[in-house]
Amino acid sequence: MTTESPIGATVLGYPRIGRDRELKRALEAYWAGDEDATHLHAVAEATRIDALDTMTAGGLDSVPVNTFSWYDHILDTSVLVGATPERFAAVEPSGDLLAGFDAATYFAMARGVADVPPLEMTKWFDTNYHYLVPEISPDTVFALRADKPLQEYAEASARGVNARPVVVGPLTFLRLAKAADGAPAGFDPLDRLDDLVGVYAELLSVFAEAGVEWVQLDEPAAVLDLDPEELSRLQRAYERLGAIEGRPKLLVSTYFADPAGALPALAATPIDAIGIDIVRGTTVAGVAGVPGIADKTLVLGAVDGRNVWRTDLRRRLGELVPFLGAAGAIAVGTSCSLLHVPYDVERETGLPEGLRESLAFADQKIAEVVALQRALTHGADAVRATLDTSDRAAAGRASIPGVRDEAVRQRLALVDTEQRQRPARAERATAQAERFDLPALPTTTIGSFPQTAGVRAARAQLRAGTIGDDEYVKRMHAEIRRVIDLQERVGLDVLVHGEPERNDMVQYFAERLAGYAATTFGWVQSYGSRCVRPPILYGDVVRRDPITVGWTQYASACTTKPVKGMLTGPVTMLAWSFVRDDQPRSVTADQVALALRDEVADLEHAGVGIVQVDEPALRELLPLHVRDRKAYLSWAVDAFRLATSGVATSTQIHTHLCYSEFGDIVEAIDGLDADVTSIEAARSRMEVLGDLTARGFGGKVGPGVYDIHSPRVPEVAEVSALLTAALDSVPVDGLWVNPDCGLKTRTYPEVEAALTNLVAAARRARDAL
Ligand SMILES: CN1c2c(nc(N)[nH]c2=O)NC[C@@H]1CNc1ccc(C(=O)N[C@@H](CCC(=O)N[C@@H](CCC(=O)N[C@@H](CCC(=O)O)C(=O)O)C(=O)O)C(=O)O)cc1
Ligand SMILES: N[C@@H](CCS)C(=O)O
Ligand SMILES: [Zn+2]
Repeated sequence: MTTESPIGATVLGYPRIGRDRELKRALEAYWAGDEDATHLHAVAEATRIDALDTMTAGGLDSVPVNTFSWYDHILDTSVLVGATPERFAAVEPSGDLLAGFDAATYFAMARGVADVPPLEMTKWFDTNYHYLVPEISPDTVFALRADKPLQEYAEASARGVNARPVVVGPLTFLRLAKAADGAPAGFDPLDRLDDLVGVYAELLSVFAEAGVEWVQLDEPAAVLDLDPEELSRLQRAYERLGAIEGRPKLLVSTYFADPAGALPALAATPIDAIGIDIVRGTTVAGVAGVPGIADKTLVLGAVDGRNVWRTDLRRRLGELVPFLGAAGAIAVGTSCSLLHVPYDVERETGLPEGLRESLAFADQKIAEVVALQRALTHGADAVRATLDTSDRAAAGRASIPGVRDEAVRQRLALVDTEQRQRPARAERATAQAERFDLPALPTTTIGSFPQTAGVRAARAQLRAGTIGDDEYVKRMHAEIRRVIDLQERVGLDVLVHGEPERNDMVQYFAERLAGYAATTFGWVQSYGSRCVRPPILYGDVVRRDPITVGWTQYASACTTKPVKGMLTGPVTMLAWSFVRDDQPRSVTADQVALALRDEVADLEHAGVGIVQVDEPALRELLPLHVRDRKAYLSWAVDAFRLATSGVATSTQIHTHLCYSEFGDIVEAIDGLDADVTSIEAARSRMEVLGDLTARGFGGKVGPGVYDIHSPRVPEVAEVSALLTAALDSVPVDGLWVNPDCGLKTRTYPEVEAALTNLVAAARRARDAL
């Protein structure tokens, strides 16, 4: 056994959108036809070179490559293995090549073109990153197309970088894939694992010829609760890959949870190294004694790739040392790719006093990994100054102003179950029916209307100081009036103000709550060219003033129809932020809930009778291991109820959920006890309704009947068909009619046409009752 590691300090991946979102801008300019492929390539190359230079200068021993993407790394894997669905053959090639693959086809798979819908997009495990779902059928002809990883490897090697190509592993690729339309019933993409492994075998040989020493195959799916058949498939796959003559060394990296179930399967194969996420709970006790592990290098994911808190290096070092005796060798890495965190905290000079010193973004995490590796190899004294600085930061965190607010703590301590409880649903339904004179099948939207260039420019000008508050408010009011006029014109029943004043549905609230800090440059890729700037929830959360009341009141004054207030729920406020890790999330969620409860009360006092509290991330935070789910859903539901239960019986609470796959959380959806739940359903053709009704869901429901992810305007007949399908599962007095989600990414002409058709379909359905 040796403590010398053949990998050394490393990270599993690095951000790729550009420090100032250069790649985002280049992509959008290319799509708009404002720039050609040469420009896109130049920006992409600069982004990759910056990553290589930063990681090398930071002192990593092994540097990941092929972690760049023009859109998404799962899409890249579909291209790598030749899993391009047939329908994309109809796309007119552009002649522009992305590592040998036609750019038009690649971007059509990501975004669709007329008559050729894109691949479906969904959340990457329990993160806020979205990937494009591979489509696999029994007939998919896998064929290797290794240009991209080879080019990125060559690019790095030419700069003298010790590069390690990273590729999504075959189990994860197929576990995340869906059966292509037309595949026989019962077909599981994993049935194709043997065929796919053939392509990976070829890939390893190609890498070997290119001189690659180490390859990283990412298998986050190995942390899921795999059944025995899946585990044996995993083992067979890596036995086969491990047996390839002359192959590069193989690191199979697992992350996002403890891979306890899969560890024996992986350790039994001839792979060289296994990555485990010790931030998410793998302990030495879970590793020691696993047969085969003593021959492996363990790459310990010791620096959190999902959150932005500085690592307490001395404490973490203490956790790492025992692993030295458990494996053949150990190396230090990040818990997952750094894709999920921003680039560099040093640029954030506007953070509250003392906070920056407690944070580490991607560049700082590289230094942390290097320090831990040195300490393990040469002893703690070799990095004494770094450990001392880390000790001071760890000790200082509790004294950052705002970390504790005794008033909110006392208020929370006094919360009792009654504050999470409303009168019976039926009683509320009667009171609300009397209060709101709504037709059967009421129509509404989910909140946001198109975020126009004008609206964003106004916000940018306000930030730059070229316009003042009054002018900004004037422009937002004009936008709200436009949205109200549009809704009246198309004949919707419950209106919204359109959310023009919100840069983002989480960041906007975070910027107005004590305990949260906003970054200036902290962008993180959400999907393709779209980014978010997750706020940092570092302290006790307090709402000092009303946040949304003025905008909602303005909208209400523009119409005689009811206007629905619009808030982001406590779970989503946590899910899409970087959240403090010094107390249970349940406590933090309840603090946010109290702030929202006050906002709901203020809306109510201002005469707003309908309030929607969005929880699109309720499903996203569901723990990957089934055994952890009950506890999570319990605090998540409790927090929502704390936010929404302080209202009168006649006040109608709506909630909104998106991102399908609701099967696992229907009980929790019922437990939210909202009066009306709008839910994504258009793409899955109302599938969710069966699940809800089968479990006796008690509230009214608005299954989305307009897929807002697509620029397509649905015909009246299409919406009518979805309504008919919905009425099969939901009683007529329990059904609302609405789009799948907010309209912020669409354009006004699309929205007006689609909503006109949606209202027409609702009216037809009413007439037929
Ligand atoms: C519903 N979704 C959300 C998720 N997470 C969130 N935190 N928020 C969400 O809404 N996760 C799941 C999904 C993901 N969906 C999306 C959809 C769209 C975007 C998106 O469009 N992002 C924008 C950035 C949004 C934003 O902050 N806008 C700012 C403007 C910031 C900016 O770019 N300013 C310019 C200057 C102004 C200009 O001229 O435009 C600059 O700084 O250069 C605002 O409106 O003020 C994006 O552009 O990517 C994300 C996730
Ligand atoms: N109210 C938000 C919810 C998005 S999930 C919107 O309409 O954009
Ligand atoms: Zn939504």
